Amino acid sequence: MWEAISEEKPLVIIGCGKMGGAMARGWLKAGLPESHLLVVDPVAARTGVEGISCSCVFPSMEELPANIYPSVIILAIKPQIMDAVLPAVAANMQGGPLIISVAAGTRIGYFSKSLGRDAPIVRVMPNTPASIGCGITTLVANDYVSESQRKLSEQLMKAVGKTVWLSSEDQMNAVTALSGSGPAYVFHMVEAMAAAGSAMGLDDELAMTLARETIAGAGALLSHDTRSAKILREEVTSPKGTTAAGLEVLMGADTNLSQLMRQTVRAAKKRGEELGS
Ligand SMILES: NC(=O)C1=CN([C@@H]2O[C@H](COP(=O)(O)OP(=O)(O)OC[C@H]3O[C@@H](n4cnc5c(N)ncnc54)[C@H](OP(=O)(O)O)[C@@H]3O)[C@@H](O)[C@H]2O)C=CC1
Ligand SMILES: O=C(O)[C@@H]1CCC=N1
Repeated sequence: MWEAISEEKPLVIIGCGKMGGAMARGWLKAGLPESHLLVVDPVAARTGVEGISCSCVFPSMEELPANIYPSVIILAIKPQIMDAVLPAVAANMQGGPLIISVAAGTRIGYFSKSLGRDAPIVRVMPNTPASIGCGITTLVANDYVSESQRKLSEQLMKAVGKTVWLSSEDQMNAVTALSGSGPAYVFHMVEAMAAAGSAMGLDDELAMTLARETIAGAGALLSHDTRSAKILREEVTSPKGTTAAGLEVLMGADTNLSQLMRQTVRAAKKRGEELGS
């Protein structure tokens, strides 16, 4: 899969924070030679970035080595600074790189305006479990992405987890609100369960260990057992037992997690729409 990427035609990641860093580490783990990866990030260039050698980190596009023609440019910066960064990307389009954006909200049409109407652009929405090869990424491409570039973008994202092509870019804000932001909802569930355990008299450390391992174990079971989440839930729930009593609250008619989750995902989707307007 890495044939399209070389020292002369590297993969360039712009922005190596939480998501860019997660993908970079995932690709290195999946076999991308470090000499084929260039990272542009002013802070990472000063402070270093976990798991990535400092020799491939540069503070700006202007300081990238001469005579390289990126095969892929990954935009992993905040949507809010895209305007400031795109002119330097536009100046590095010789060689016709594939542009892959992970930015929430930001539409393909916005990139085409700065990078050229016929620039090949794939918009993706990964999530941070990509750093251990367990992400899920949705993808959508514009008409200027060639078949081989489409394959390459899918292979890149498959190297860090599962992939799903969307039929329309209009689905992207809902996807972002569900699977892009989703890991944070689950991590908050760990916090909430641990706090509940502490409130029931367990010491904080024990409560956190139990909450964390319960969510991790349930996640691992979900990925190994193909039965539905409903069946896995029912297997825990003994008739008239403790789980049934707990779920009466969590799935109650008035206050329930489904309702709260709908509000949560709706708010995240709305924010995606705002970021793209
Ligand atoms: N975090 C997540 O789980 C996910 C994030 N995304 C998307 O990924 C993108 C990045 O988000 P995230 O990783 O969370 O944010 P981070 O702030 O962690 O990462 C962005 C990085 O870009 C750096 N940066 C700032 N200015 C420049 C510049 N001019 N050139 C290059 N790098 C620069 C930042 O440095 P500094 O810290 O100094 O600003 C930071 O290291 C966003 O568009 C977001 O929507 C998508 C899916 C999931
Ligand atoms: O919070 C955000 O805006 C980004 C996009 C999805 C996850 N993190």
